[in-house]
Amino acid sequence: MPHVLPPLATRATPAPLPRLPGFDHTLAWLADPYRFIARGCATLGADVFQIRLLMRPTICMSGPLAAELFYDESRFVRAGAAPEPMQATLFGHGGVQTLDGDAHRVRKALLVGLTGADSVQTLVSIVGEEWDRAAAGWAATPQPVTLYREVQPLLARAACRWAGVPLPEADVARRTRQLVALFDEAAAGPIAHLQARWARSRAEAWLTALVEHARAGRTALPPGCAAQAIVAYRDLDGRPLPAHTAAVELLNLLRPVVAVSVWISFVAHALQRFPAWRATLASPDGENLAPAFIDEIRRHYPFFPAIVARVRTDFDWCGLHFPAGRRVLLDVFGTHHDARIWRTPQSFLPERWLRRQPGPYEFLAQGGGDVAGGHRCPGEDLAAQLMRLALGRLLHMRVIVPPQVMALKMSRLPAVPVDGIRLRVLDPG
Ligand code: HEM
Repeated sequence: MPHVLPPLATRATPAPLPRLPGFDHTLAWLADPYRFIARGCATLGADVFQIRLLMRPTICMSGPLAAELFYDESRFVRAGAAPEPMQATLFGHGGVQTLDGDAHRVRKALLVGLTGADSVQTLVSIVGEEWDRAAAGWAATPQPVTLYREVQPLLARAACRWAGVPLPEADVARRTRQLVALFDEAAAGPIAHLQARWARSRAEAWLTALVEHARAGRTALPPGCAAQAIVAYRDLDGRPLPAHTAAVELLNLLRPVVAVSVWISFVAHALQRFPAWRATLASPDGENLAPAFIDEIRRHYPFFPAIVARVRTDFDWCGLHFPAGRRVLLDVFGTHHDARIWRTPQSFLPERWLRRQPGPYEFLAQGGGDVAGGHRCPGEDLAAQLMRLALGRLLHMRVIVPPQVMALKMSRLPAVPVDGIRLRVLDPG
């Protein structure tokens, strides 16, 4: 049953947004970031309500109707939307996430062009090589390895090779730490957050220098690579990107490839938790069912809790008033567990994807709506294909799974399994 209030036409004057009791909700949100909005919706009986986050009034919204509204760019903008701690770590300044209108569309075309089908194939084959090299090393050690941590350097190496960013072996550990900190430490407490800020400044300095050296002819980039395309790209005003902005966009490609480690840890978790699915996927029909298994992981498991925007100008919707400038959070995890869209939403059921494909505002793992025209992630196919590669490798690996905590820590962002999936690899397959 929808929670939304009656449409505007049935209300003489718009109502104020329902509010959760309390002065500031930041600590409550941090304690349970994935379920906070859905719980608020249940408490208030509404899909839209207001809280105070980091001392600022913030609208929370959940469900497909809210998502469709959220992706209406005549109503919402991204400039100035992200909270400062998020901008200073996950996004950086001047990147595509913070642009609107034509400036966004032109910049987005660059990133969509760099993540097309050929590019996906190239990255998947590089990751395959790096995985096999790393897996031989895992099998050679008698100790269990932590999968979440082990795949990060291999993804960082692969992302840099793919994007044409030179990464000497001696720098792999340091650059991996920096890329991981941007998505793994930004919300992990004050010290980790400071480390994530520092990591961004170091990573941006590294890539800014690369852009400057490439432009000055001191570093030759492989022709046709993503780094070269970003260095040569001209923005809406016909000018090249400032070197720092080019570095932020390069990070927008490198960081999320390494972040696929989160989903790879969930692939391993799901194979462990749902052994019947392991058997099915290893059967001759398994290849055909892999996409449904991957999509269900992207729905069921927690990665991004919410997506952020800001109200462009005052408007009323369903009898509620949205004031200009107000920050808005769209609930990703809650929408994926909304019983109005997903039957038995708490259950892990890959077969649901064989019956029905969700609409563009029902499945928000990498954003909703349209890729080219909106802010939806351009890396959806990349991420899914890398998960598929990892699934294939994990199915063929002979491992012992030592006793460990398999539970997800739902107060952590991202909520990876507590022990990071420890495996004693006997044969890499
Ligand atoms: C690890 C898996 C990934 C997840 C969970 C993920 C998730 C997301 C989400 C939730 C958004 C925001 C959508 C919005 O603001 O409406 C986004 C945007 C974006 N993603 Fe991904 N993504 C992933 C992988 C990738 C990959 C592999 C790439 C490219 C190599 C990528 C590049 C981007 C870029 C450039 C944006 C900004 C798009 C824009 O603002 O127009 N992502 N992603």
